[in-house]
Amino acid sequence: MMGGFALALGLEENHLLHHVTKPPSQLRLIHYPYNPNAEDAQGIGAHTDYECFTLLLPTAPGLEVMNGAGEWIDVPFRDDALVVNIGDMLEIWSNGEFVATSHRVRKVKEERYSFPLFFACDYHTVVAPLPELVTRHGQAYYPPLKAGDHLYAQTIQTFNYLRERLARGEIALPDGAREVGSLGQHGKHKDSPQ
Ligand SMILES: O=C(O)CCC(=O)C(=O)O
Ligand SMILES: [Fe+2]
Repeated sequence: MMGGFALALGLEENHLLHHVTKPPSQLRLIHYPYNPNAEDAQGIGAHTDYECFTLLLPTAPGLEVMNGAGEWIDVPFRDDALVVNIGDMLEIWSNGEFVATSHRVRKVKEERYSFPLFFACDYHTVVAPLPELVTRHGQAYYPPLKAGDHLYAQTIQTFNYLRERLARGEIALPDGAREVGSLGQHGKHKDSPQ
């Protein structure tokens, strides 16, 4: 898949794979318990995944993505397909040609499991818009970031127990950390009404 993304950007197939030798990729197993009172309330709030891309296997509907017009739309549920979400690293490498997939999960009445595989690049990779794309676009739209620092910075700004530790000064954001919600379609449509 990394080869396919590189080819789609007009690059040589192995271009991005050089940065994938020992990636801290994670497979997460998520259980959304049965909730008979759930209506259309939000489950997991709007976010983009922090890595290169995510392969997702859900067992029931509930996933929504934001389209280019800033509208939330349902991802059609199929039990014979994986969902592929673009992650932050591909948005930055591609200088915005790929936009990280903003997504969220509705609270649904049926029990739901979901298995995302967050496909990362190497921890120490400095991710910056690729020179070929900066030349093509005439400028870089994103400052560089360190892949591992980005995962750490986004994680400690997302999970409540870590946000509390951050607020108490027990842990700190790495230099150059991006605020959460600055990438993806919801980053672009931040100021428009939902
Ligand atoms: O449950 C899902 O379908 C998505 C979960 C998700 O977006 C995440 O864990 O990052
Ligand atoms: Fe996600």
